[in-house]
This record gives sequence, C-alpha cells and structure tokens, in this order.
Amino acid sequence: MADSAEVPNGGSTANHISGDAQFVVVANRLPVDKEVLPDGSVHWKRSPGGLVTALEPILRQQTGAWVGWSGIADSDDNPDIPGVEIHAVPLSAQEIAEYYEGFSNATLWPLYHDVIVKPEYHREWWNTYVEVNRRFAEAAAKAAGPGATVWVQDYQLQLVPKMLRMLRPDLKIGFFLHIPFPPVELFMQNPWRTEIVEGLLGADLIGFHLPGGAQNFLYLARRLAGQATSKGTVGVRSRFGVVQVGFRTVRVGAFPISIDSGELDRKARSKEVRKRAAEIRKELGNPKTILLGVDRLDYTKGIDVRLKAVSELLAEKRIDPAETVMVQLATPSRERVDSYVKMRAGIEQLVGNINGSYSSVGQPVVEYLHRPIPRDDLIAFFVAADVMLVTPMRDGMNLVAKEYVACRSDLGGALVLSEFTGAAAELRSAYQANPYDLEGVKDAIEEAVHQNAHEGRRRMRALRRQVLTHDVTKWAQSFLGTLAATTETASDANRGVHLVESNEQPTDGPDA
Ligand SMILES: O=P(O)(O)OC[C@H]1O[C@H](O[C@H]2O[C@H](CO)[C@@H](O)[C@H](O)[C@H]2O)[C@H](O)[C@@H](O)[C@@H]1O
Ligand SMILES: Cc1cn([C@@H]2O[C@H](COP(=O)(O)OP(=O)(O)O)[C@@H](O)[C@H]2O)c(=O)[nH]c1=O
Repeated sequence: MADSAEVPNGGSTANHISGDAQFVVVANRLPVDKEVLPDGSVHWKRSPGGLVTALEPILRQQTGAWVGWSGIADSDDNPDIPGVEIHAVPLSAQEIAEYYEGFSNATLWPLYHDVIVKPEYHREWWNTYVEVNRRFAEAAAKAAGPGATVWVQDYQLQLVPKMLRMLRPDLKIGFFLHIPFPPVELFMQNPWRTEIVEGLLGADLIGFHLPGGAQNFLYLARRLAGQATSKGTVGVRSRFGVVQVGFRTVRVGAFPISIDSGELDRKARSKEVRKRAAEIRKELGNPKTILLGVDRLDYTKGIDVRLKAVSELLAEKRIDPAETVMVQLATPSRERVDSYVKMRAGIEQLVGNINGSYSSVGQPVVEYLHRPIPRDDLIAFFVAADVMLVTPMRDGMNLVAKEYVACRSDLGGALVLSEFTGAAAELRSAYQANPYDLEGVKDAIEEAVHQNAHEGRRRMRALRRQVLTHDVTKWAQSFLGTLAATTETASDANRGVHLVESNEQPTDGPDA
C-alpha cells in the first residue's frame, strides 16, 4: 500500500454494506488514516503501526472486507482501496477519548506491557469500551456473508468475539492479540478481567505471538471463566491449547507474526534504494558508524534506554562522536495520552543533552525526526544502518527488527535486540540485551559496533534464514488454517487432550 493517496472529496460510500464478504478483518484502525486538509480535501495515509504492516499483504492476497475506524472523529467515509471492501466504524470525540485513548491505551496498553506506566481504571472508560466493541461487532455482523470467516484483531476489541457470536452464530471467528498477554498477577488487577476473558472465549481460535501468552490465557480461562482447559504446554504453531465452553471448543495457540520478507528483500536490493542509502550516509557526513532506531514514539519501545546507553558510551569514550551518528526516527503516536506527552519531553531532552555535549557545529551526534517516514525511505535507512537498535521494555513482536534483517541481503549490519520483544524468541543471533540492565545494553551496542566482518556475516545469515522462511504469509496461513480446521465436535477436538476442570488444582502454573 502506498503511504498516502488522494481520495476525491465526496467519494464516500458510507453505509454501503453488501453483507456478502467471506473474509472479514475487524481491527480498531482501517489500513488508512483520514486527514482533512485545510482546503477541505480529504487525504488518506497509511495507518501507523505493525498491525497494518502485517495485515495489508494478507488482504492483498484474498479479497475481503475490513471493518475499522478512520482515525478521526465522526467520519463514516469509506476510502476506495482496490480489492478491499471498507466498512468504517465512526467514533465520536468522546468515544475516542474514552475507548481509544482511555481504556485501550491508558488502561490495557500499560497493563499488558508490564505496567511500565501505571494503568488507570475508570468505569466510564470501560462502559464506552463495551459500547464501542458492540458497534464493531454489529458492523462485522453486517459485513460478513453466511458462514464467513471473521478475524478480530487486538486488545481494543477483546469483547467483539463473544458479541459477534451472539449476533451471528454461523460465523467462524478468530482473534489475534498483537501485544503481549500479561502474567496472571498483572491481569488480575483489571476490574473487568472476567468480562474480557469471556469476551475472548467467543472466538473459535485465540492467537498470541508466544506460547507464554497462550498459557497465561489458559490458566485464566480456568480460574476466571470456570472452564475446563487443556493442561500441556502450547507449542509454536503446534500443540494448541483447548478450552471447553459448553458444547463449543475454543483453541488457543502461538502464532508469531512476521513481515512480507520477500518483498522487502527485493525492494532493498533495488538500485534506487541502494542509491538512496548511499545518499543518506553522505547527508549524515559519511560517519564510520550509523546507529538507527525506528519506532512509534511509545514508552514501551525503550528509546530512552538506547539514548542513555549511547550517551554513556560516548562519555566513557567507548564510541567516538567524530565517527558515530545515531538516527532516531519516531512516528508520532497517541499524542493526547498523558504518559506519551511526558515521555516525548523526556526523550527530546535526552537528545538535546547528547547533542549539547558531544556534537560539533553542523554535525549532530543524534539526528531525531518526529514524523512518519515513508516506507521506501525507511528501507533505505535500514540498508544504510550499521547497527540497528531495538530496545523495548516489552513488545508483542517488533516488526522493525525483522524488517532490518530482511533488508540486509549484503549480510552487513548488526541487530541489537531487547530480550523482551516477541522477536527475540526467533532472532537468536542478534546481540540480545536486557533493557533494564544499562551496562548490558551498552556492552551489546559496543560489541555490535566493533564486530568483525566475519562474525557479522555469520550472525546476519542466521537471522535472515529465520526471517525469510517465516514470513507474514506463513503467519496468516498457520492461523487461518488452524481456524478453518476448528470444525470438529467437542469430543473430536478433545481426543487425546486431558482437560483440567476449573475446580481441579492445576499442576501447571501460568508462564509469566
Ligand atoms: O493504532 P495505534 O494506536 O496508532 O498504534 C499502532 C499499532 O500498535 C500496536 O502494534 C503491535 O502490533 C505489531 C504487529 O503484530 C507488533 O509487532 C507490535 O509489537 C505491537 O505493538 C498495536 O498492537 C496495534 O493495534 C496498533 O494499531
Ligand atoms: C517509525 C515508523 C515505522 N513504520 C512501520 O511501522 C511498523 C511498526 O511495527 P512494530 O511491530 O515494530 O511496532 P508497533 O506496531 O508500532 O508497536 C513497521 O512496519 C515499520 O516499518 C513506518 O512505516 N514509518 C515510520 O516512520
């Protein structure tokens, strides 16, 4: 998908509902964000974040419908996207404040990301979350044809599976969580924890990035919803868990998401991208080492950690300011949520401090851009960067790490990767570090900066083998294939699976 597209004003097909789609994606966001320019014309640009990056190629491969919000208040415009039938769910300014900024991003987001900031619990936010989830469920019910497959995405819509099942029992319903599913001790804080578990159990298949999340969920289904569940460990794309909900069998599994690695590999090899990468290096003053960070400006991403690490490495003369430039590309995100406002100020202060202490005139050590970067430009930055810094405190997957690897067909570059990303489970040959251990992060960055070419190639070859053989198509096929196979009766599905009753004492504790 292009980063932006002009759509003639008045090109809306609002309320044009066909109700015959056989495949429906339901996500908080549409794949494109609406922007109304000062002259009143409408502009649609790519929505931020990895969810859209991952799902967009899937919908290109099979026609279907996408139910979501356009990113601004009170809009029911449906942009024209070839091959995808768009069903916009309008949200009022108050719903955006309470459902999106409030319950989704100031309650659930911090709760599911290790309470890095304190989650806020407000009853009004919850009530609006329930109401908006109902509207998404109704929109999905209208878009889906008889017996269709509906794939509900992410933490903003955890009540939709149950609501949709009540409206349309004929549908096959999948749910995928793009962020970490938290340890049981944290999840239990949520005053509406039981409603959320029951909401998810409306699906036929519930997917997580990692087996640990799936196991946490199975434990909670037993404890909070009182359902019998399977007991063994969950595998990656295998050994699915089972929850028995009356006569229905819900499967629970781990499906690590990925990227369109073949497409990125191809683009990164192109002459234009190579040329642009060379230009970037020149524009940065031809430094020996380019360090790169690419993130939504989010406190989970550990942008402060990498800035502190670089600052200390400079102070300790372990890296040379005359030879090093760090580029931090930061897409604006959730700018009206308090914790994001505070975090932005902190990061910009760190950038200022480093530049104040170590830059020379016209040659800043840190180049910081606070704006969305078009995909093609991003690819050139990946090709140019000697060391990619991915240091989240917690991250569901982190597609940026995989994108960097996919772009390095030259086997150059090095990846510094937080242990607390979903990607760390697959990208074992990265320079991994614990983001809470600043000395460890510094050591990893220093090692990556000074790696010898042979070691660098060995690591990158191993990383690429993983990323190129596990792409987003494999992710979607494994999830949708498992969902399609969930037709058996409860007794068939449970054959050979020992179910633990909710009143039995489980022997397998949750995997925190
Ligand atoms: O829609 P926003 O509030 O602007 O946020 C953007 C998206 O952020 C999150 O992305 C996650 O999904 C990625 C793909 O699975 C994953 O790699 C990453 O670790 C997650 O943080 C969020 O989950 C999406 O719903 C948002 O649209
Ligand atoms: C900064 C920036 C990023 N992108 C693209 O956005 C996604 C980010 O996905 P990830 O899983 O790493 O994290 P979140 O979903 O944001 O939590 C990735 O595909 C980036 O290439 C972009 O297109 N433009 C940008 O400026």
